[in-house]
Amino acid sequence: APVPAPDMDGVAKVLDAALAKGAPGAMARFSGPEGVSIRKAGVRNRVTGAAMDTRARFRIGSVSKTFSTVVLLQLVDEGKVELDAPVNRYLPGLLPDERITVRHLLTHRSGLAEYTDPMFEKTVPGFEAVRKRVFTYQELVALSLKLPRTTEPGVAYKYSNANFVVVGMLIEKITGKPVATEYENRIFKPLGLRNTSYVHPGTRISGLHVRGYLHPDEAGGALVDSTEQTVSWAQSAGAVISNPVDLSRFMAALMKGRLLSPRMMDAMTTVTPTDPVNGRHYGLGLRRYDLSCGVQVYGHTGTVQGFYTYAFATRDGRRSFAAMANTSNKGEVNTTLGGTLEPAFCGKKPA
Ligand SMILES: CC1(C)S[C@@H]2[C@H](NC(=O)CCCC[C@H](NC(=O)C[NH3+])C(=O)[O-])C(=O)N2[C@H]1C(=O)[O-]
Repeated sequence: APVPAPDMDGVAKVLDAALAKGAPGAMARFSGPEGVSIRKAGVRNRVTGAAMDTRARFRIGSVSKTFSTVVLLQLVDEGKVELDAPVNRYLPGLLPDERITVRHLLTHRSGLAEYTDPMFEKTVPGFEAVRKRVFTYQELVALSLKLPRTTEPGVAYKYSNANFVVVGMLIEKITGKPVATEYENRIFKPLGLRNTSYVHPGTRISGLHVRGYLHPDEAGGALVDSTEQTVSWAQSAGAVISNPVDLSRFMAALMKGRLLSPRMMDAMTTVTPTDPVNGRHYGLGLRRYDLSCGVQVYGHTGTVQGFYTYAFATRDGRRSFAAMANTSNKGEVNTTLGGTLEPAFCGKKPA
């Protein structure tokens, strides 16, 4: 079927709508057979007024989960870990249920509770309490295990950062190296992602970057500059830094089979519905959105203090797209920003 050209004017309208709902700035970058096109709006820095810039780096939040999944599935490809083996085979005694498997972690079907719910119940105090903290993986798992499990293993999808904290522990146990090294050697370097890094527990975003602004819970409250933080509360579940070029390059390379075997790509893109009304699904550390024009896009979303991110590509990797708004705790901005996927991948709506 003919590939619709992206409707970047439609994308621009959505970015403007995101600003109207409270984002200081937003940007989007599409890469496809017709080449690259970008749109940007507002500012990357509210103090200097510096304009949004698609070369600028930012925190990608849970898009990090797809990076962690790629590393772990490479280890599966190398025969070093089995998807359907109990996690406790590799991390003896870690989890209180021997039935929880590696695959359950990657599909958010382990039942491990979401420790960030209580952690960030009060948005700004919760953030300020952890923004400089350095957690061990074990401390984060312990926070989850203090809460009731959310499902019997494998029975239901219940999103939890804890799953990808344990994925980070698996990567470090199996390789004997920090996740930072594995990201660098297995993804960042081979793909030439010069604007992507994992600097935990460092708090800064080096080079040209976007500043992120967190909305307080109190309506009309002043935005909080949340740019500097360790993101130690998430680590392998959310602490990667990147920019639109690199996100597009990563998602396109992944979909083109440059990082995993066909067998692992099949496993990763085998999805179950999470929100059927909106055509949303989850595979292994990967979302699939079914768009109104019939196009299915694969990728991930991210929410970290001060930043909303969407990073998706078509299954053949020929079209890829990244969008970001530099605010958070503002659901209507996130929902609005998600509206860029339709014009980007379905093109102009018929008049
Ligand atoms: C499933 C999500 C949405 S939440 C999960 C992860 N982000 C977090 O767990 C951070 C949650 C608190 C963020 C904070 N919110 C509050 O403090 C609210 N009291 C804000 O908006 O900055 C990520 O990223 N994922 C998103 C994803 O996968 O798209």
